[in-house]
Amino acid sequence: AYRKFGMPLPEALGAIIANAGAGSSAAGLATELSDILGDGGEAGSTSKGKEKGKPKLRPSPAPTGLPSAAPPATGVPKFSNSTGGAGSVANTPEAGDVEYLAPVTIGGQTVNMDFDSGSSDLWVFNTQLSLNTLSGHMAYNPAQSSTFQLLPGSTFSISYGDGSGAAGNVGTDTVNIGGATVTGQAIELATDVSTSFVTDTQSTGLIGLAFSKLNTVKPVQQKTFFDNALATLPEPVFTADLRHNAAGTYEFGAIDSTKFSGPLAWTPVNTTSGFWQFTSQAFAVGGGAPSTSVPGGQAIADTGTTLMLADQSVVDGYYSQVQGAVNNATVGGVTFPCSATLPDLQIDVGGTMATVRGDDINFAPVDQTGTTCFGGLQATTVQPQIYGDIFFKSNFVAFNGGNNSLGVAPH
Ligand SMILES: C[C@@H](SC(=N)N)c1ccc(Cl)cc1
Ligand SMILES: C[C@@H](SC(=N)N)c1ccc(Cl)cc1
Repeated sequence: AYRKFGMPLPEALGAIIANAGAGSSAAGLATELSDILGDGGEAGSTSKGKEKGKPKLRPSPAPTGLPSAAPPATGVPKFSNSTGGAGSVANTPEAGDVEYLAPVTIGGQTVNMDFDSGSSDLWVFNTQLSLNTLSGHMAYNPAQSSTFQLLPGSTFSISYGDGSGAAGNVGTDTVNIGGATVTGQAIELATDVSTSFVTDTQSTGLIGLAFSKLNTVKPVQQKTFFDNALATLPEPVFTADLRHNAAGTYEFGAIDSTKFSGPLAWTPVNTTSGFWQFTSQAFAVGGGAPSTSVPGGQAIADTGTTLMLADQSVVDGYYSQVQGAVNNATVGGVTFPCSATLPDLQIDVGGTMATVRGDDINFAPVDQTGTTCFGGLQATTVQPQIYGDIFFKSNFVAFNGGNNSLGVAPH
């Protein structure tokens, strides 16, 4: 069975952003969005199409006809270790800041991946998938890597709250992210991927950066890249610097203090859930009096989720200060006039109030005229709350795997 994770931006809204010209029926949108924003739909249909046409694969050499089968099982898998120092890569938002991609080099092949601090599997589009599925994507070709080793009998299967998911087999290879290098990293090779990953052609897969206890590989659970790198990084940290419609940075092993202002506010992380989870019990709107009784009072730092999903009390408190804000059942979330001035949101992160700029809470138009806009802050009934990319656009975040803490500062 699939493990339930959540999801990034509602696919339908992403579609509107991506194809501003293409209208989508409000009803259809509502269905899709409410499915996605709810507790997730059915697992996405896997896409095994007929082999048609030549795929436009980039880093791997042009495939000779049908994708090569998974390489033969070879040798005893080595234990993984990290040999490099710190690493730094630029990240780039997809259209509408739907997700943030950065280059990862696997066995000498560089592909763009979605760095996700809300899950713990590293899986890739690869040459086992059908040419139809691969169309438009980069793909990792294990047969072209001299350092790839199959993990015989190992499989993975993961799904995200929006019903998207992936499943396949597993090997190991050397992974280099901007200089930080791990040998023997588990590389999960998808043989099935859901539709929304197929259509997301800029992404070659996910690199999970939550705690390894959430990794789905069986029979032997595997470690994340960060876990494998920890022991030999100069500092046991990685940092996320995400920006609206502009390049940012993911860094491993160092904290670049030129990327944020003021001191980092550190809060302990509760690792029981496997997420980067912290206490978040209060909020204030536009510098007003704080409300200090958010039910559940927990949140996770999640680069893999597009929006900021908070308790209904936070959402109601915030949008009560926005003229024309309505809970728009048609679209499946709170909308407001695009001309509205949005107040800043102050939100508790382990006892320090962090600010999410009002501008960053105006997420995207839902119509072609740009009249009605969809909020970047939306309600979730699940606990913990999910502070996704909307939060990161206003806050630089350091993830400390040495003492399990989070550092947050405005940027
Ligand atoms: C943990 C994230 S999903 C991820 N970042 N892989 C999540 C869980 C549940 C919901 Cl409802 C929305 C987002
Ligand atoms: C739905 C797919 S792709 C997309 N909707 N842009 C996806 C991406 C990232 C995560 Cl963490 C979960 C699901």
